Amino acid sequence: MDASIHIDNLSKSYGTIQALKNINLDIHSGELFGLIGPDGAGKTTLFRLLATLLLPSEGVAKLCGIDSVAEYKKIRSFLGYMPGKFSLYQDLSVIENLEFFATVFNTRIEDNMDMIHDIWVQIEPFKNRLAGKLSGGMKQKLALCCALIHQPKILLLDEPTTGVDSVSRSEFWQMLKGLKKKGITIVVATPYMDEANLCERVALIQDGEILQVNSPAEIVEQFEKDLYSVKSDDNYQTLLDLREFEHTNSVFLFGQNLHFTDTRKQFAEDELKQYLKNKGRSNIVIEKIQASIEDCFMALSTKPEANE
Ligand SMILES: Nc1ncnc2c1ncn2[C@@H]1O[C@H](COP(=O)(O)OP(=O)(O)OP(=O)(O)O)[C@@H](O)[C@H]1O
Repeated sequence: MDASIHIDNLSKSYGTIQALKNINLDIHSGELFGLIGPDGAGKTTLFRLLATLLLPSEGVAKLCGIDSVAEYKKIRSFLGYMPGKFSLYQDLSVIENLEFFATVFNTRIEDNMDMIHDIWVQIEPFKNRLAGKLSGGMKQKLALCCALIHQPKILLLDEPTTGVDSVSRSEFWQMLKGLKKKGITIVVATPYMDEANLCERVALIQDGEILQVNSPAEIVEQFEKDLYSVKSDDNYQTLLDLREFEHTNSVFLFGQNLHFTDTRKQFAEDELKQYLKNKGRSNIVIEKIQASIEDCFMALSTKPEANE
């Protein structure tokens, strides 16, 4: 079964705002694929184009080899789409929501129980509760069941873990791994860079452009510089100091640390320590660290050519 997505030079503008710029992307059949980027990057726009809810300004998208514009009705029959904003009827119960979505797709819950069973057993105890009264994690599970009730070949999940606690987030990713085993192509849009590691391949997207497509491991391997974590008594002041340091290639605040790269191949830790001491910093700790997806994203998004 071909459940691939092929995107060729796809662009979308809203008036003067170009939300997507010449996107080229191939997502393989059965892949668990991540679309990773910050708010406003264009993730929702891309999903809405793939879900046949928007028309492209230019370019072509094919799902299972079928054109998203010319044959949009066919696509709707085999596509599952879970929008970012809560898509359920708050004043219907859990079971009524599921029945509603089954009816829309001209099917019955009992005919599709094999597809949703593992998720359904977790929300069944609450089946008579109004959807609006569910916790965030439960709403998300119900929304996933509703998106799956017609046995889609391709599933698009727009920020499914935004605003959900960390236990529910990790349960959700476990559920996606289970669905992948059923052969569904799953595309997850997320602003959480750490979730990239849970995908087989990811596209990093910013300002409507794809910066890179690869496996998370290969993206990290391609990080070109030696990366250092820098800490001191005052991290914010250290950030300002490092911005002035003549050999700084990049410096970003990452949680409690700063991530720093030097323009030179030969990094001189003592020289940097002395520079920061001279600036009045104390308790300076400098350590070489492995780059994360977020470091790669920052490096790619601040490359001069990425900003043109
Ligand atoms: N209907 C619209 N009219 C005008 N501009 C829009 C519209 N929808 C989105 N945009 C703009 O298009 C760009 C991409 O937005 P989009 O919602 O696709 O990004 P996103 O990555 O999903 O981010 P978010 O999580 O914030 O929705 C943004 O600049 C946004 O302001």
